[in-house]
Amino acid sequence: MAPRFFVGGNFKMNGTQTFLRNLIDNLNAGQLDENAEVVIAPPALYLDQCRKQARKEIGVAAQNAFNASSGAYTGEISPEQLKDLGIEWVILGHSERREIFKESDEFVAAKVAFALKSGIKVIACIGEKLNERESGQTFEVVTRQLQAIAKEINDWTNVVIAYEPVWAIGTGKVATPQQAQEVHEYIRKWLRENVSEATAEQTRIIYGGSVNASNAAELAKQKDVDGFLVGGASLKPEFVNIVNARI
Ligand SMILES: O=C(CO)COP(=O)(O)O
Repeated sequence: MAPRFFVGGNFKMNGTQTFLRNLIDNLNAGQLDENAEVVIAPPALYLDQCRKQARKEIGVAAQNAFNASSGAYTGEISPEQLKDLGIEWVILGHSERREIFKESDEFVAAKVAFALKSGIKVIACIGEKLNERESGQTFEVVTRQLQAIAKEINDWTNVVIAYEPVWAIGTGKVATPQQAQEVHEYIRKWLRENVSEATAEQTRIIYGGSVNASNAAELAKQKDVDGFLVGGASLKPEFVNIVNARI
């Protein structure tokens, strides 16, 4: 069975109480494809507000979580605390965390393993930078990032892999459907050869980077594109159209 289409909205460090209330009112009122799993990721401060307001079919994700349940980790939040608020998901390894906050492959992998062990599902982000693509290292980079995670976990059931080429994030320069398909196909093959056939078949591999209502349908037609992780456009009414890209 084909895995369920998945659309995440990564709000990044955007929004206020009022802005998010309006955004979620719009989502709650929207006709969302019942075959799509929708997960929104507001800033940590607003997780509680958004979880309480969003329809229960809409999942809520944190944008990060540390690999300890509690303790002296100023500024961090834990998977246990997410569970306490009824939050089901966390985004880990986003390129902005890797780049700006210097998160290593190993640190990301440790956080993925800890979140899963704590009962939080993970959207694990991977992807190459522009210079890496231009020098033909795309597969090498995603392999390295996947390998780090595979070293720490065996069971990928609660993992969604987000392929987000860094050059496409927030740039308006979306990967072509062929470019996305090529890397998604590679990731699935890697899972088949390095984890298992079942994991390769069942794991959602979603695309992120300048997805909008105009390009989503073509991307969604690709065989190995199982959904999206949307940044900028998830803050706009067009997010509903992206959720409905397959209908
Ligand atoms: O980083 C992203 C989602 O995590 C993509 O951001 P944009 O959709 O704004 O390019």
